[in-house]
Amino acid sequence: MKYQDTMEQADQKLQKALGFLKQFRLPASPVNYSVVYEYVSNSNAELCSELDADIKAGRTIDSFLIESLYNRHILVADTSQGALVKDINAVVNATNRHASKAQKDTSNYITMLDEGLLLLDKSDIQTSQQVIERLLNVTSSMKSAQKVLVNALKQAQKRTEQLQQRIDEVEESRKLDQLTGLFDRNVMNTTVDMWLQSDINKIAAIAINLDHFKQFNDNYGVTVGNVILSKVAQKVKSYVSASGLPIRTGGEEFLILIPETSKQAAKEVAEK
Ligand SMILES: Nc1nc2c(ncn2[C@@H]2O[C@H](COP(=O)(O)OP(=O)(O)OP(=O)(O)O)[C@@H](O)[C@H]2O)c(=O)[nH]1
Repeated sequence: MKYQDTMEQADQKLQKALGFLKQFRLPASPVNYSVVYEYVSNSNAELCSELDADIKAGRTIDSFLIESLYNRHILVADTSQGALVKDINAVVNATNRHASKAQKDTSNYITMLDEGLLLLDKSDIQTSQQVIERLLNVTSSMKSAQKVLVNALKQAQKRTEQLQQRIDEVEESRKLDQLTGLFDRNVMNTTVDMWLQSDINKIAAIAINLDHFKQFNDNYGVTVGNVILSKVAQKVKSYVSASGLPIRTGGEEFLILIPETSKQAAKEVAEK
C-alpha cells in the first residue's frame, strides 16, 4: 500500500494540502491534489525539491506545472514501474520453481545412483543387469529434465534481457518532458554537474521565452498552446547538435546548453 497514514495524519496533510492549493489558486483536481499531498508529506524527494525550486524561482505554480510533476514523479513510477516489478517477479518465480525442481531431481538421482551402486554384485549378473537398466532409465529421465531446465533458463535469460531494455527505456523516458520531448531540469542539473566534473570549462547557455503566452492561451485555448509549445520545442531541438542539451525549464521557457563551444557558434544558434 502506497500511503499508510492514519486518519489523523491524513487529515493533517489534507489541511496542509488544501492550504497550498488555496495559496496558489489551484483547483483541488485529483492530479493537483496528489502532487500536493506528496509534497506536504515530504515523501517524494525529487518532486519536493523541484517544486521548492519552482516556488523559490517565482515560477507560476499552475496546473500545467503540477501536471508535469505528476507525469514525471508519480505516474511513471506508479504505472510503468508497477508493471515492470510484476514482470520481474514472474521471471524470478518461474526461475525459482525450475531451480527447486532441478534440485529435487538431482538429489533423487544421486540417491538412486548410490542405492544402485550398492546392489551391483559381480556374482549376481542378473540383479546387476536389472540395476544397470534401472540406472539407465533414471539417467535418461534426468537428461530430459535437464533439457527442460536449460530451456527454461534460456527463456528466463531472454525475458530478463527484454525487461532490462524496458527498465532502460523507462529510465530514459523519465528524463524527458512529456509534452515536448525535451530534457527536463533534473537532467540539466545532472548533466551540468557531470560537465563541470570533467574537463569541460565553458558552457554556452541560450534562454528562450515565449512572450505573452498567457494571453495566447486565453485567446486560442490551451490545446493550441500545447501544440505551439511542442512545435517550438521541435525547432529548438533541431538547432542543437548532438553535444548540446535542449531543455524545457518551465511552462513556456526553454534553455539550450552547449559545452565547449565558441561565442560565435553559440551566437549563431541563438540567432536561429
Ligand atoms: N498551453 C500551455 N500553457 C502553459 C503550459 N505551461 C505553462 N503554461 C502557461 O504559460 C503561461 C506563462 O505565463 P507567464 O509566466 O505570465 O508568461 P507570459 O504570459 O508569456 O508573459 P511574458 O513572458 O512576460 O511575456 C501561463 O499562463 C501558464 O499557464 C503548458 O504546458 N501548456
